[in-house]
Amino acid sequence: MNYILNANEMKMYDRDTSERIGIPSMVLMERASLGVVESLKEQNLKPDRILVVAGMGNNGGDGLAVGRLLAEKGTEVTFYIAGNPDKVTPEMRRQLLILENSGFSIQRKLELAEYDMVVDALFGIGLSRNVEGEYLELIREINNFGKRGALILSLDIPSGVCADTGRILGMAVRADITVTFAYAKRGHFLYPGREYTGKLVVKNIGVTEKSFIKGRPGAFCYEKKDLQGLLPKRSPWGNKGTFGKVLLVAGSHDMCGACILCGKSILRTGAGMVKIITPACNRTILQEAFPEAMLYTFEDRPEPEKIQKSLDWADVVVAGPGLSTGDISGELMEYLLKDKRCPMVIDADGLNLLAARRELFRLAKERGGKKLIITPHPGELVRLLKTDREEYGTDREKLVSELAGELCCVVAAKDAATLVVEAGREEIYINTSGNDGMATAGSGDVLAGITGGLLAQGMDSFRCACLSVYLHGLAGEEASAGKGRYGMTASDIVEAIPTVMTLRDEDFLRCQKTPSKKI
Ligand SMILES: NC(=O)C1=CN([C@@H]2O[C@H](COP(=O)(O)OP(=O)(O)OC[C@H]3O[C@@H](n4cnc5c(N)ncnc54)[C@H](O)[C@@H]3O)[C@@H](O)[C@H]2O)[C@@H](O)CC1
Ligand SMILES: [K+]
Repeated sequence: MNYILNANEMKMYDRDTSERIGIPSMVLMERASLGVVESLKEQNLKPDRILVVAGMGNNGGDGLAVGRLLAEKGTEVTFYIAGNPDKVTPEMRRQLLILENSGFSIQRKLELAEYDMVVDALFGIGLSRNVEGEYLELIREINNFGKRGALILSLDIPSGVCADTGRILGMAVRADITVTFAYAKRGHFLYPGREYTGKLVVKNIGVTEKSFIKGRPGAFCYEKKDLQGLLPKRSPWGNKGTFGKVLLVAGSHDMCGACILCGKSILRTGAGMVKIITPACNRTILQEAFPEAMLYTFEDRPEPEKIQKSLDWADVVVAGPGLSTGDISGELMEYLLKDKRCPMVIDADGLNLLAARRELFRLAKERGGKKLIITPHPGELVRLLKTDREEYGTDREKLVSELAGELCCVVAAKDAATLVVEAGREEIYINTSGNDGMATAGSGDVLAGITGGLLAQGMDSFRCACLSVYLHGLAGEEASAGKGRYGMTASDIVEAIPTVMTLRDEDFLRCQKTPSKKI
C-alpha cells in the first residue's frame, strides 16, 4: 500500500521533517537531487548535454542541484532561470549562490540549442494558479524540445499539473519521466495529469510516516506486493458453500453476455457458487456457455417465492448487469432491495433503475451501513446525482463523496483512474492499475463480478471494493500483455483474473497464516 498525497499534506510533512525532526531543508533538497541522479543511473540514462529550466521556488532549487550534480559527473549543463528574483525562496537563493561560487553561469535567455535532456524544474507542488505569460511560453518551449527528441525529466511533478487534482493549469510539461519525492501526489494518478507524468519514479528523501502527526494522508493505492496480504483467506477444509454463494440478477431479452461475463468473474475470483436470475430466453445459452451456474429463469415475471428462496440461499447479491430498466426489472430490484440481509453490489441498469425510480433509491439508502457497494461509470454517477457532465469534470471526488453519503454506501466510481469512497470515511482509494484496453464492452460487468466474488468471501465492503478495482486493472494489464490494447475484450479480462490472483504455493500458505491487512 502506498500513500498518495495532496500538496498541503506534502508541505506539512516537509515542514515537520525540517522543523520538528530537524533535517534541514537544504539536506532534503540535496537528497531529492541525489535521488534524481540515482534514478537516471538506474534507468541507464547518460545524457551528454542537458538544459535545466528552473523557477524561483524550491522546485527550481531541486533543478539547480540536479544540474550541479550531473555537471560534477561531466555532463554539459546549461542553467536557465525564470521568474521574479524578488520572490526567490531561501533554498533557491542558496542554490543560486552555490552555482555562482562554483563558477557556473546562469542564463536569463533561453538558448535554443540541441539537448539530450531537459530538466523541468519550473513549478512543483507550489503551483497555485493558472500558468500565464512567460511561463506559458517556457512550457511550450520545453514541450518543443521534447518533440525534437530531448528526454523531458520533470522534478516532483510536471510543471503546470495541479498536484491535488491532476488538472492542467493553463498548460503543462509533457514529461517522459517524473521523479517525485517521498510520496506520489494525486496529480500523478488523476487524469489528465497521469498522462503528462510519463514514467513515475518515487525517491525517498527522508520524509517519512513519522511526520504524519495529524493522521494518515487522505488517499492511498495498492501495489502488487500487497496482494498476498489482501486476498481473502481460504479454509483448507472449506467447501463450495464456505467460499460464498452469489445471487446474480442480470441479463434481459437482448442482453445475455453480461450474465456470463459477470458470473464467470464471480467464480474466477474464488467464490464457491453462482445462481443467476434472468429471463427464460437466456436459459439455453447460459447452460451452454456457463455450465457452472445455477439458474432461476422466468417467462413473463419472476415468482416472489422463488426470488425469496434464492435470496435466502445467497450470501451476496450482485444486481444490474444487462438487466434493462423495464417494469419487471424494477420489480425485481424492489424485492432485492427490501431484503436487507445480504450485502449487495449494484451496477449498470441496477443503478439506472435507482436513478429513474426514487422509491428504489430510497430503498437502497435504507439498506445503509456497510451493506451496499455501487460501481457507477461517469454517466451512471451523474444520473444518480441528477447533475451534469460538466460538474463531474470540475470536482469528481466531491461528487463521488456526495453520492456515497447520500446512499450511505461504498462507491467505486469507474473511470480511467477509479476512485473508491465510503460514506463517513475520510480516506479514499485511487486506482493505479489498468489501461485503455479496458475501455471495452462488458469490462464493467467483470468488475461487478469480481466485487461480488470477493464480497462473498467475507471481505469488508470498502476493502473489497478497493481490491476488486485493483485486481480488475491488473487483469486488464494481463489481458493487454497477451492480446494488445486494441484487440482485448472483456472475456480476455475474465480469463486473466486467475493469473493475477495466483500466488506461489509457499506465498499462498504463508499468507493464510497471517491476519489480513487493515487497508
Ligand atoms: N523541504 C522542502 O520543502 C522540499 C521541497 N522540495 C521541492 O520544493 C517544491 C515546492 O517548492 P515551493 O513551495 O517553493 O513551490 P514551487 O517551487 O513549486 O513553486 C512555487 C513558486 O511559484 C509561484 N507560483 C505559483 N503558481 C504560479 C503561477 N501560475 N505563475 C507564476 N508563479 C507561480 C509561487 O508564488 C512560488 O514562488 C516541491 O515540488 C519540490 O520540488 C524538494 O526539494 C524536497 C524538499
Ligand atoms: K516540475
